[in-house]
Amino acid sequence: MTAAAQPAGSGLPPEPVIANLMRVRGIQRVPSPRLTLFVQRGFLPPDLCAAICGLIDSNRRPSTVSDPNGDDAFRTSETCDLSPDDPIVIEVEARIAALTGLDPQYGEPIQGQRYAVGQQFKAHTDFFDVDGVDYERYTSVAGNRTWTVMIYLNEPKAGGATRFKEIDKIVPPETGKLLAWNNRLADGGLNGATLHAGMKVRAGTKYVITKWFRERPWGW
Ligand SMILES: O=C(O)CCC(=O)C(=O)O
Ligand SMILES: [Fe+2]
Repeated sequence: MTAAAQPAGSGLPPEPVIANLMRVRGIQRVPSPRLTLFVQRGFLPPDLCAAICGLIDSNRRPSTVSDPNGDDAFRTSETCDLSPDDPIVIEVEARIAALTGLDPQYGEPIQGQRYAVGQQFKAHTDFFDVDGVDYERYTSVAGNRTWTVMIYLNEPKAGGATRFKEIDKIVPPETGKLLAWNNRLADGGLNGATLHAGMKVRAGTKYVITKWFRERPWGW
């Protein structure tokens, strides 16, 4: 990384975030006219990743979905609400802010996700569906999601890739690799081409962290 990131607020509009990401050495932008998606390998060092896996192991609950669709197998992983006061979490937050310029005030607290063999998160978007039953409940304070930042903490022995079906892109898990994508269209609308799935883990265990940014400062 070279110069400091310019302030990018909520990530809406996205140009400052994109400019910040583009200046990072080694970052890849997935070529697609439909989706702004960046991949940065080795964003977090393995020791930090391992420490976060330990935190996730020690405090997890079944993952939930908004607008449940009746499919009990839709999201079968476990989630950890990482403590924002943990020094490890503070370190990760600072690194994400330095990379993207996104204002931590607009971010939801970082979550950990853990997938055992057979567990998955079927194709979904990270933004809340304006027609969904949960829309008001999840968006009335902070608005809808803008950017997603996700980091793989390990490599399961088999499976567990993230599939962006609309742009025909499959990203395999790799320790410390970061994904960042814009959930919005150029006019601020919601981008359906962000549809993605955490594919089934076939062997081993998969750990990731997710950080979602909102239109307005975070609050429930
Ligand atoms: O685990 C993955 O590969 C995707 C996770 C995801 O999409 C999410 O937590 O929203
Ligand atoms: Fe997602």
